[in-house]
Amino acid sequence: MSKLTPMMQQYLEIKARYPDALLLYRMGDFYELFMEDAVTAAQILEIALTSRDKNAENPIPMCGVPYHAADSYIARLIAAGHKVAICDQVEDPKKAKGLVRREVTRVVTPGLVVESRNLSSKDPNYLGAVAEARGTFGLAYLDISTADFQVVEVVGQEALLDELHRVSPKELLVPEGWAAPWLERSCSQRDMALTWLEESAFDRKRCEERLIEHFRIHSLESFGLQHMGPGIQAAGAILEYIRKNHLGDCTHLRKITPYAPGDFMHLDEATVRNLELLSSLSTLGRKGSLLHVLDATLTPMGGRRLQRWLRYPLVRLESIRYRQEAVAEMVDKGSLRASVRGHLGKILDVERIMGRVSVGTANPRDLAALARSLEILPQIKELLAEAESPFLQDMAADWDDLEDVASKIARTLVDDPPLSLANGGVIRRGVDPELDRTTRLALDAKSWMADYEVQEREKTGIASLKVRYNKVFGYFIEVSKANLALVPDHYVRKQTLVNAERFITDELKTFETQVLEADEKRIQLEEQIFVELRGWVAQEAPRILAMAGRVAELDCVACLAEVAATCDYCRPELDESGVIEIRDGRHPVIERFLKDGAFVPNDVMLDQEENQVLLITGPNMAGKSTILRQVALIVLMAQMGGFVPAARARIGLVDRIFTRVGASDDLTRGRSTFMVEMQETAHILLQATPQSLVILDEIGRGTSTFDGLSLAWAVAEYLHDYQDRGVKTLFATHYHELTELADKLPRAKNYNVAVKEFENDILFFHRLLPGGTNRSYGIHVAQLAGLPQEVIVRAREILARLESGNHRPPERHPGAPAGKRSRKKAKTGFQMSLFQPSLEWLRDEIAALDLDRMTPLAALQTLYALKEQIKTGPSGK
Ligand SMILES: Nc1ncnc2c1ncn2[C@@H]1O[C@H](COP(=O)(O)OP(=O)(O)OP(=O)(O)O)[C@@H](O)[C@H]1O
Repeated sequence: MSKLTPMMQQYLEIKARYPDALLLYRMGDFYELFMEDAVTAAQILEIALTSRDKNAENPIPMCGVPYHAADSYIARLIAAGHKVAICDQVEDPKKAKGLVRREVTRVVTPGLVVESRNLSSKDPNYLGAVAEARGTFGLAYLDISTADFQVVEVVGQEALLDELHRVSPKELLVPEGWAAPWLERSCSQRDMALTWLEESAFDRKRCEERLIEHFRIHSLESFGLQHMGPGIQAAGAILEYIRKNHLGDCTHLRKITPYAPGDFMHLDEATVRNLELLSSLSTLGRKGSLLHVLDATLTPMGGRRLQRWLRYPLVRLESIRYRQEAVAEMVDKGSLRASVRGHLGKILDVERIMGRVSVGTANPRDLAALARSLEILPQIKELLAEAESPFLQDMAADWDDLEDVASKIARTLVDDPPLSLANGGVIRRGVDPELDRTTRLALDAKSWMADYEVQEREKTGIASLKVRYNKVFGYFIEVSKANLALVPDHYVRKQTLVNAERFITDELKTFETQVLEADEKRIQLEEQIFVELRGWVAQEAPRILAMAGRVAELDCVACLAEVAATCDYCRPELDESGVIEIRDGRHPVIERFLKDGAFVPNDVMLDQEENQVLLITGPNMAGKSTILRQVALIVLMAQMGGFVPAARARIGLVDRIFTRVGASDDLTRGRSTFMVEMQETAHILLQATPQSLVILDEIGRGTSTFDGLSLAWAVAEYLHDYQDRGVKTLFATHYHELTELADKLPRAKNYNVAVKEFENDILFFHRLLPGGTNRSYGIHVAQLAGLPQEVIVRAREILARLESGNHRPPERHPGAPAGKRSRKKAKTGFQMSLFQPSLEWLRDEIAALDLDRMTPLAALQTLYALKEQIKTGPSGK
């Protein structure tokens, strides 16, 4: 260390305090990175890696980014999963004696981002923290860019993972020393940075004190947190992390909202994924999701709120109706909706601007944008005066025009201020007399120069003499080469050009000093006034953020109304009857991808008396999965408070929606397709209640026919009989044998999705009809999928033989190419079990008969009995 320059010593001392962050060290107009940090950053940012002191034995690697463009570089480092510590000069280099003092002024981590460039406007950017006490987990999460701070407690790992998936924090704080490989695995799969924080940050008592101090409250009761345990620890740890990373007072964080899991519809991770709520399972990504169909919001705040509504549908009748009435009013009053939306479209991201205002990074344009956005508020209030629904009326009653804030900003800043304060020109004239005086001096420089030019031309007789200014040389007099002989002695030569020479005089020098001082003072004064204004606005954060929240909600209501009106949705009737009755329901996403009117609507009736378990059979591609999903989506959209894609709908509220749709491998968790399928099914059977809606699509598909059929059968029975009332279930299956369940279970019904065979082809009607089906049409679908014709022809032959009761496959045509194992297979024949699972019991019965010990009469009686049983099936035994 002693061999290093004082500057490098300073660097290393600071770096030692931030070992896990890349340190950006301010030097002049650049942020420099050194050593390993430089190597890492150069690679990510694709910038040149150079070295300091190139001739030394071990030159120090370094790279740098310009100070004024640092934001975008920081964004890239964060996106690559790093933390960045920003080390600034904290004293004026001109006044510093020796080495300029430097300190880390902020640490940017994936969960603590406030700069808009780093954030996607319609997604929240949460920092989460988890603490545990006797199996109960506290999860707190904060979007510092918008001040959205919430906390929940859940019981068990599964519930925590479900909640984490719903919230999707970008970074998660956990206590050091926690051994939770399951959580680490989950974080790495979800692109969630895991940060270990010292255990003392989670100390219950200190966390409580920290919360009370930060929110300036007397006790945790003010926010309803008093009954929480690990939730308080998690929330306190977040505040500690903010302090540690130098985010200042964060005056905009004025409240934390606790909630209980039962306050919202429970949606587990598999359901959010399978119903494609936020992202499609296919390559379409967000485009194939329900969110994409529903998101017609016009403000970033509204976009984020709509996502929240979608992830957290409501379960209480009165709160859903409260929203729904407002949506209905906006649907009915098209011109009110259009006017409101017209205004909303002009409002910028007030929440995120306030985040930057509070941490002190908001620039003049941010404040100007804030003022312009707030100026719209009175116009919206006027429109809300005619509203009749309680939601909109309450909103109008609580409306705060914030005219004082908007006008103070508008009065202080010029109309279109520059991005940065560096060159002044931000503050309006008339705001500060001192500033006006210094500005005048700077402006007067122009007329002074013109006067001086005239005067010097007269004095010297050089008509072409010019008085000019440039950034490098300051003020100077320029005389062309031809006139040099006329230049007086007191002119001091400064620079020689090809055709002219440049001079300076004492008078010009004095003037220059005055002007430069005035300029510097002007910029200083402007900065001071601006920072004061920003501080004042920061104090108003609770009012401004409350209004940003109202704007977000209004945007969501108007958006759901807009989608309802343009997509022909209906207002669902809501009750607690347990009945789900949908007339002409459609799948909101699939119908968007089809031509107008091409989607075939369907009716679905579920209740707790006769239609509790619907068994839906039908060939591949018929539309079974679509119907299943559309029922779940319609229920979910109704409980968001929105309209639904149907002609009519009555929705008895559900507490949870569970789905097991399709089979997917989860190799990162080391679970096979079938294991995933069974774990998800187990999860449903353990968690579903009589108020839940369960969607099961082909469970048991991932194992052998018999195992699968038996499991599917048993699961359907369990859901039918659960707690005597059963769980409303839609069950799509390929196992035709399951249709027998409808005869045995009083509340189960068979449905099938209709198709018609036509000249060896198949017509899909996508229509749900009562009754079961006994055909798969798998071969037709295989043909549609483009299997070679010879395979199709051969499969038809085999099928025909099997359907005629002959379970030996037909011989292959002479000359047909022999597959590797085909001859052997053909010889051994087909196992009966594979093709006629329902007859296996018969095989077992016959095999078990001891014919040698039977009388002919007993043999005949047994044969009669077996014949009888063939009619009724195995369970009729
Ligand atoms: N009601 C409908 N109206 C129009 N097209 C539909 C309808 N339902 C489904 N489709 C179309 O049929 C395709 C297949 O539907 P879906 O995946 O629901 O069939 P499935 O019966 O579940 O098939 P599989 O058993 O092979 O999974 C859909 O992608 C869609 O394009």
